[in-house]
Parts: sequence; C-alpha cells; structure tokens
Amino acid sequence: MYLVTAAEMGQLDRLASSEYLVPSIVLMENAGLRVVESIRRHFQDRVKNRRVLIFCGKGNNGGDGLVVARHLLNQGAEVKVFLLARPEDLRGDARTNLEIYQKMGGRIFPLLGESHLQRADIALLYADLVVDAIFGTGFKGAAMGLPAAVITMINKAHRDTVAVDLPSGLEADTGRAFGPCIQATWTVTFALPKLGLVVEPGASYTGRLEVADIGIPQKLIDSQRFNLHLLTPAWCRSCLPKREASGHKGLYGHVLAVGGSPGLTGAIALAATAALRAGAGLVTAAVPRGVHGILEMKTTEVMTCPLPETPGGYLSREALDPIVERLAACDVLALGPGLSRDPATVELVKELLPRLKVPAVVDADALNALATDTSILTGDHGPLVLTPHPGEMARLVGTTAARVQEDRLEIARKYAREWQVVLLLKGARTIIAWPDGQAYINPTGNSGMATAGSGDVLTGIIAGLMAQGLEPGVAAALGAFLHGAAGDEARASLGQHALLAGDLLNFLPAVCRNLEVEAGVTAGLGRD
Ligand SMILES: NC(=O)C1=CN([C@@H]2O[C@H](COP(=O)(O)OP(=O)(O)OC[C@H]3O[C@@H](n4cnc5c(N)ncnc54)[C@H](O)[C@@H]3O)[C@@H](O)[C@H]2O)[C@@H](O)CC1
Ligand SMILES: Nc1ncnc2c1ncn2[C@@H]1O[C@H](COP(=O)(O)OP(=O)(O)O)[C@@H](O)[C@H]1O
Ligand SMILES: [K+]
Repeated sequence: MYLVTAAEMGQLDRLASSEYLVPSIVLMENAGLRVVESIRRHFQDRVKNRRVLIFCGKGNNGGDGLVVARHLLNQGAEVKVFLLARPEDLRGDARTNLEIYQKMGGRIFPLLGESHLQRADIALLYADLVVDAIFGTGFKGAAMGLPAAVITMINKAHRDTVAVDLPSGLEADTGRAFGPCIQATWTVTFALPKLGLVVEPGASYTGRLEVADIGIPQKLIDSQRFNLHLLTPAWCRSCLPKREASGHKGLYGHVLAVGGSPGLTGAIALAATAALRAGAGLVTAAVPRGVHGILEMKTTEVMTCPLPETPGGYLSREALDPIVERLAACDVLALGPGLSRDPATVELVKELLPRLKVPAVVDADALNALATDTSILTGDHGPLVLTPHPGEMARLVGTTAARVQEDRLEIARKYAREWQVVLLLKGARTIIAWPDGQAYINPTGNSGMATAGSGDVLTGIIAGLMAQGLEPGVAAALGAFLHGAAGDEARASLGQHALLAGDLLNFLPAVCRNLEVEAGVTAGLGRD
C-alpha cells in the first residue's frame, strides 16, 4: 500500500477534481461518510442518542468534521460541534457544510478563547465519543495557544477519540509532534496512509489505523508512481516462496552463516536456525574452530564447519579461502552474527566482501568492520542487504544514533542509493530501502523484541528467504514483516518483558502458516 506525504495527498485531491472532475465537496462528503460508517461500527450500529463532540478547525479537516456532524445528527445522535474558528472564517466546502449543518438545526459552540474551554471541558465529561477534526494534512510545526489547550484538554478527558485523517498536532510527513497531539483511539485516514501515521511517534498517536476510500480514482493514484510503501499482509503473502509438491532441499537453497566467537556462539546459532525456519533447504554455520564443538551441541539441523582462528579464538584472515571455497556450493552468505570486532576478523570481512559471488546479508559486527572502510560499499560488489540498528548505522556514516533516529527514512534511502545496497534500518517501524529508490515501512513488531539476539534472528530469516530465490529487497522486506509478526505473536503469548530472541524462532512457523493458509498456498498443493 502506497504511503504519501501531505503534498502528494494534496496533489491527488487537486488532480481528482481538475483531471477527473470529482468535485472537492464530493471528496469531503465521502470522507465524512467514511468516518460516520467507522463510528457506527464502533457503536455496533447503535448511534441514536449517543453524545458525540466534534472539534472542528478552520480548514477542510474541520469541513470533514462538519460532514460527520450533520450525518450523525440525521441519525439521531446528540451532536455538539466546537468550532476553533469564527464561522465567517470558514471557506469553500467547509463553509458550505457548516451552513447545511446549521440549517439542519445543528448547534455550534465557539472555541475561540480561554473562556470557552470550560464548557467544552464539561461536555467532555459526558461524551461517548470525541471526533478530532481540528487539523489534518494542512498542519505544520507545533500546536500552540488555544488549539494546544484544546488538544491537551481532550487528551486529559480520556474519552474514546477518533481522529479525522490525522491526529491533530501530528506532522503528516514526519510523524513528529512538536507540541500537544491528540492521542487517538483510532484514526480514519483518507485515500492513502500518510507516512507520519505509520512511523513513531506518529503511529502511537494514531492508534488503530483505518484507510478509507473517498473516491480518488485508482488510475490517478497509480499514475503518480509513488515509491514509498507500507508493508501489508497481502503484499507479503504474494511474495512467500512457493513450495512445489516435488520440491527437494536443493531447490530451497543453501545458506552459509559465518560468525560466532568465544562467548558469542548464541548469535550464530540463532541466525543459522532462523534461516532453516524461514525455509532454506540447507544451512551451514562456519565458525572459529575453537567454538565449533559448541555449535555442534547447540544445533541439530544446522551443519557446521570449523574455520582457522587467531590465538584468541576469533576468525583469522586464514579463514578467507575456506569461506570462499564453501561459498562456491552455497546460494547466500549471512555474515556477522557474533563475529566480534577482533582486528583480524575486521580484516577478513573487508577482504571477503569484494570477492563475493553470491548475495549476502551483512549484519552486526560485519557492519562494524565495514564502518572502518565504507569504500568497499561505494566500489564494485555483489547484491548486499545491510541490516544495521541505529547505532550500527551511525558508525557506518559517522554520526550519532540520535541523529539517525531523527531522519530514519531519508538516511536509509540516501545510503541505499549511494552504496547500491538494500538497507534495512532496524528499530520500531523498520525501514527497508532499495537501491532503486523504493522504500518499505514495516508495521509489525514491538519493543519486546528489543532483546539480545533478536537482530540475529532477522539476519537468518532474510538469508533463508534469499536462499529460496527471493530478490534481496523482497527478502529483506518480507523478512522484517515475518520477524515482527513473530514478535507480535510472541508478545501475545508471553508478554513483552519475558520475550527472548529464541521465542521469535518458535513463533515464526505460525506466522508463516497464517500467511500461507490465507494465500491458499497450502490448499493449492492439495495438502491437508
Ligand atoms: N479536496 C480536499 O482537499 C480534501 C481535503 N480533505 C481534508 O482536508 C484536510 C486538509 O485541509 P487543509 O489543507 O484545509 O488544512 P487543515 O484542515 O489540515 O488545517 C487547517 C489549517 O490549520 C492551519 N495550521 C497549520 N499548521 C498550524 C499550526 N501549527 N497551528 C495552528 N494552525 C495551523 C493551516 O492554515 C490550515 O489551513 C485533510 O487532512 C482532509 O481531512 C478531505 O476532505 C478530502 C478532500
Ligand atoms: N520498539 C521496537 N519496536 C519494534 N521492533 C523493535 C523494537 N525494538 C527493537 N525492535 C526490533 O528488534 C530487533 C533488534 O535487533 P538488534 O538491535 O540488532 O538486536 P541484537 O543486536 O541484539 O540482535 C530489530 O529487528 C528491531 O527492529
Ligand atoms: K484531525
């Protein structure tokens, strides 16, 4: 599903009217009606006598609110409109809807100064629902003065609140709230989700997100060639690797997972097992000789391979040739889990990457090794998926994790293009940026996954999907979705605090099966 900015949405609205002759007031009417339908669902269709407060701003978002007001009034709800503008300040479609509402006997309460706040505060005590139609995509910066006081008052009332298009106080393009912002129970956004609704903190202010069709022609939407997408179950379902009835191990690829070091054997074990769980046919974990026996004990389905090590037990440069040899019989390299930052290992990584003939997922300490010389990335290299968390990304580009977090999407897109790699920037709402400029935002996952080894599992899942023939960018996006969905399943069963990276492995099958079953993949094979 495309994600748009406020400007792109405004352009769609304008072209819908100018090119496709859809009157803007029809778009506003449709928007209002979709919100009313959503409210009816919220009240299990019992709207009569419900006390609904509708807070309207002076723009078209307020206009939507007035459409909602008049239809709820018509359906027998007890409606109060609090208007944060003078009626004469309203223009165009919003003004028209104000006048219709008033002609129907609808009541308007001015919210223009401190003296008006108390009446709204009292009304909030008895409200069954609050409709936030103060600001939409026209909002920039911080809510201040009276709007800020109204937003704060609404939040303090802790009533069920539906946000129209966007929670007021939130910037559509960044998902940031520089001032007070409505904490919505749910948000009904129009035509396409705005980026700010699906990245933090915007996603938390948004609550449950509904995307409502307001009659923007699909042909117009497709003609815009948007390149930012929200990952959806439908898209992920369509990307799942197929398993023919006559399938055999070789068909599903062989992953070579290189990593591990004294004290860090869990990371490579998690990554290697995750690759099998993701459906790879074969997985070999290549680790320093000294911990090889431990890997043998830790894993069963994973094959292992001892590599030359330094006296301290870390992968040495002598491991280069055996790895290259092994890779000749493999389809994908997963490099990094538990590698350590030993100087010899750093040299090994920097010599290995330019020699790769197979696609690779580069994570954790392999990224830290790359950070010592990113010229490898601007040079010639095979298909790479980099999976940094904000700290690793900061090291790669010589900035701070805080700076990375301020500009996640732009930074991920910039370096995906500059290095011609798939760049998966981890964190709440992981971003998957492709070298061609396409970018995906993953909505699954939760902070229970902020636990040691969780990224190693993601590395394995992505490598396992690539081994089955998925393009690196698709494997990274699907992998992030499945990884986060496994985390959500795990949270549902175990809670957030107790969640371990290993739990992700245990819940991954259920997530894949849900997608398969919905996709009918299993049914397609005539199996049970
Ligand atoms: N044809 C259209 O344009 C349609 C627009 N629609 C609605 O219209 C909304 C966009 O409406 P507008 O562009 O009129 O703007 P908004 O209604 O989002 O904002 C109202 C006004 O707030 C002011 N404002 C911006 N930042 C502020 C701040 N920090 N503090 C105080 N005031 C601030 C701006 O002057 C803006 O005109 C969408 O979110 C959607 O709800 C929908 O009805 C669909 C059709
Ligand atoms: N608050 C959060 N919400 C959603 N996902 C999260 C959150 N915190 C962490 N994650 C996910 O958990 C994983 C953490 O990976 P990483 O930081 O590499 O852990 P480790 O290095 O210990 O393996 C990433 O996939 C990240 O997206
Ligand atoms: K709003």
